[in-house]
Amino acid sequence: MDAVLVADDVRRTYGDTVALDGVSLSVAEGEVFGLIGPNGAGKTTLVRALTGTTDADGTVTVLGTPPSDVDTQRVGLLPQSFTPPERLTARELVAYYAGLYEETRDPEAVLADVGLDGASDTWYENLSGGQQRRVCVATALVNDPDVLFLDEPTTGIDPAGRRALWGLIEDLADGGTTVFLTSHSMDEVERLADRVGLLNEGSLAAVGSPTDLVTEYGGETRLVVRTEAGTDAVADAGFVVEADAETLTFHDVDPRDIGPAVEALERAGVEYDSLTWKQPGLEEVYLRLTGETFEGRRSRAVAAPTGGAE
Ligand SMILES: Nc1ncnc2c1ncn2[C@@H]1O[C@H](COP(=O)(O)OP(=O)(O)OP(=O)(O)O)[C@@H](O)[C@H]1O
Repeated sequence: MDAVLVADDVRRTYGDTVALDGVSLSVAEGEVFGLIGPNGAGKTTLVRALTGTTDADGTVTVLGTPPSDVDTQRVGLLPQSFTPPERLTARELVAYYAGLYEETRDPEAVLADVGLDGASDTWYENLSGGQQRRVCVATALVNDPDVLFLDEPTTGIDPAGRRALWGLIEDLADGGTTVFLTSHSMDEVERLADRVGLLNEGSLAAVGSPTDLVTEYGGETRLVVRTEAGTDAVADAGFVVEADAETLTFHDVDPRDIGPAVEALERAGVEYDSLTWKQPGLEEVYLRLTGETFEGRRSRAVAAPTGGAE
């Protein structure tokens, strides 16, 4: 399948700040590519380089041409910060952006797609933050683009609205639209993206399908038990167990090990408030590769393994 987006060794600095430090990637037609990374990692700068809204060194092609030459009819962009005129209704705003293109979808239909058909006549300034963001999404869709850049599209949108937008993005991708999405929501990226790129300090630290990234970098499954019991109680259970003041963590527990772990707790008479089996996801990949931590508490003791649980 042809590459719709190609970046080759893209670099961008702002004074002493290196925003992009040699990024190369390629996105195929109909693919949803999710870009994640900490604040300041360079995500918006990469979107801007790919859309030709900032200069950058290196090579970028969109639909086979440099961004400055691409047919704007074929590209949709929802920037991270977007402040449209406020004294227009939702319908007028979408119609206004439709006026920039030769061929457009019916603004009313696009507003219905983003769940705003009941608010078409409301002034933008009187819409809630989440509704405003949906109008902005609608303006990016009005030209029925072949390539859609969405920079944090669901920020501020409530859970039901987010799911509705996810369904819309999936439908667009199913219809052949190539989507380049940045997000801080690991749920969103895990659900939507065929491939994910993790950008850290201007460089891609990893690229792959969510499943492959989780397998490679996600780490182990764990059973977390809320209890004040120490590791001594389960020292002979055959698990690597770590404890702090409030939890016992059984490491590397696959689903068929949950029963034996619980039986070991029962045998030892351990009283506990809750048991949670945790499977790694994209969030663990993100935290691991960016060097951030999600368990600030220090462990108190580690019980020695005594062999596998049978
Ligand atoms: N116009 C600009 N002038 C100066 N510095 C900039 C400019 N745009 C971005 N930067 C800097 O480049 C770096 C990357 O910024 P960028 O906005 O691309 O990050 P990001 O990953 O999108 O962050 P966030 O998740 O917070 O949106 C940051 O250090 C930022 O301060």
